[in-house]
Amino acid sequence: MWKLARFAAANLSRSRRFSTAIPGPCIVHKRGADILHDPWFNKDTGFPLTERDRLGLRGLLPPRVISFEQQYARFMESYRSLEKNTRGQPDSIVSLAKWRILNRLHDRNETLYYRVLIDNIKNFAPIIYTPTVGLVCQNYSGLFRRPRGMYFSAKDKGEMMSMIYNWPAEQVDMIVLTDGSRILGLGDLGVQGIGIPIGKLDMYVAAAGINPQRILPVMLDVGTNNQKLLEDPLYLGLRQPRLEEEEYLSIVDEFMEAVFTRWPKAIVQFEDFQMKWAFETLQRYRKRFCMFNDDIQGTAGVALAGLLGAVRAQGRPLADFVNQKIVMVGAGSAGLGVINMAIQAVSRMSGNSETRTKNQFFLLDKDGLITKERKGLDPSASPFAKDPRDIEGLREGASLVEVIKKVRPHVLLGLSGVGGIFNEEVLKAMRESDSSKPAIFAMSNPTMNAECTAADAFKHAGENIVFASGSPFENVDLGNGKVGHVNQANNMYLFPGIGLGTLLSGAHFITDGMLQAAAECLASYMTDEDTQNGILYPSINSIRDITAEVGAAVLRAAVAEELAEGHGDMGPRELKNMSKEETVEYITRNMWYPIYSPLVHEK
Ligand SMILES: NC(=O)C1=CN([C@@H]2O[C@H](COP(=O)(O)OP(=O)(O)OC[C@H]3O[C@@H](n4cnc5c(N)ncnc54)[C@H](O)[C@@H]3O)[C@@H](O)[C@H]2O)C=CC1
Ligand SMILES: CC(=O)C(=O)O
Ligand SMILES: [Mg+2]
Repeated sequence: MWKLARFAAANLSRSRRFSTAIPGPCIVHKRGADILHDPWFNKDTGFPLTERDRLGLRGLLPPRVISFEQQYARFMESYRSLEKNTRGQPDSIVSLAKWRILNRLHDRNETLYYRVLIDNIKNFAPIIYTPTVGLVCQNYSGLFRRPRGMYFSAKDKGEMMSMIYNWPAEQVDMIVLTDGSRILGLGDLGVQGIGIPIGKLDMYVAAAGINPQRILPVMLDVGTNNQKLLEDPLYLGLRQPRLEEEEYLSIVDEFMEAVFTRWPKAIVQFEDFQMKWAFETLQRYRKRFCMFNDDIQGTAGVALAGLLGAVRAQGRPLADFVNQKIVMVGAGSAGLGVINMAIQAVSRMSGNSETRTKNQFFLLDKDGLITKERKGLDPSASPFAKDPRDIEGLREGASLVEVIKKVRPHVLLGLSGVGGIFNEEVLKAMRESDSSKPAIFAMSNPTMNAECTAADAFKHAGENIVFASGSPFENVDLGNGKVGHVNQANNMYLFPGIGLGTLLSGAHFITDGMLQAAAECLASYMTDEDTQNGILYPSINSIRDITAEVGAAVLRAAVAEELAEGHGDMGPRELKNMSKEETVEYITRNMWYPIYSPLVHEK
């Protein structure tokens, strides 16, 4: 049952301070210039003189020692100069310049990079994550300077078990894996899709405090069907069409076996796989390995939390969710994940079977409304296809406008990857919605692929809508001092907590119960006052607090399902005996925070 016991702890946790205590020493197996060239350990001019002596660095740096705070201030100053110097230039040029300066810092000094990222997450998330990461992927082969993460290709078949030992870290906690076949709404970008695992894992460090020495972005390069890339002389991936069928699966199988042989406690997040492989691999691995699919499962939880918020925004009790009519545009991995989880929630709340519950959901894809008359319908979409007898006045393939005019939905949700399909006519049709505050979620990424802009949504659908988008937009000035609030409905609110909660529970699988707990937690995070003002998700500035709450909810669900085997010194019994607040505290305590650790050399 959905509970909205608003965490009294939420406000408390928002002011929680993250541990900035002096960290324990960090063992390093290198000396001298090798340390300066290793971003995990490098402190640049921040090495104290004693450490310079101990590590053979004396003479390799200018004599003055600069504090971490001074280094931070100096970076921020150069960032601000860059902003000033690029003012007036096209957005893409400015964004890429910002990405470059951040990436250069990352490649030099990870501690400073992550500190800058965490402290300025609202400004920097749009650079290292959506939307700029999309542009970076599109231009990756030209932007490439230093490798990040690992690359396994179709040519490595039979070698992966040994290759995995080439990664320099002894322990890896979190892996984000892509095959580059559906990068955001940008399609098949082949090997260039590596930018997405990198961006997602940066969010893991920033939001969940996963130690950056224990993350691993992975590209599984099985070829590409993107003709432009295949013809590009600078393209860095395999120049061959994508592997299919058994050949494809045997590569993924081999990778999964290799990873879990070396790091049995790692968690693998599947990201931006084209739909057929997204569902197939989830089915294939979820009961064998500790893994989840972010686009199917993470997105579903975030969207559901937003949909429940939209009910509260109307001043209605949560139980009214069972009466909301929802039009879902996009029947891919994300759209189907959302519709599936939403139907399960309605069914739980109403006590009705999922079959009865489905009546209020309308699913469209590129060919319009999906009904049982659809030829060649994908089996994953067929449970949500309408029976033509239940949709009087509508037909197979009906257009979005026709569906909206007939259904007068409470919610219009886009996960189509097609920019601008919520056009003026569609948005104006939402004015006739049966809801006092219709919800419009344009969740596709990056910004140019959003189904509509925030400004257009408020302009055409009316000022009383609640609005959310997958990539950030500025709030909209509605005149008369009124502001149209823009929410960011992005799986970044959940995946870090799903990963961290699972890791610290020691569970070997990620169950529906754990994912549901994550979604419920996010849904209950906002106050009634917030939701009634159209604010459905917390500010990204509090992402560590949210992640701690979500992580605790996931961990407690793992305990309840008797899957939690403990982590480090914390055994299953201790986890079981923890109160909710103690669990949040435990999660928070285990978040890595960037400060310079004293380095101790060991051979
Ligand atoms: N905000 C968030 O957290 C997330 C957003 N997304 C975004 O969702 C989008 C879709 O992702 P997937 O479902 O994985 O892609 P997908 O390729 O599996 O599915 C796309 C679906 O959209 C449909 N479609 C295409 N053109 C259409 C049109 N003109 N009208 C109606 N439907 C149309 C297709 O038929 C297909 O069913 C991407 O842009 C992605 O960035 C995905 C995951 C999370
Ligand atoms: C946010 C995300 O996972 C996507 O757009 O695919
Ligand atoms: Mg994704």
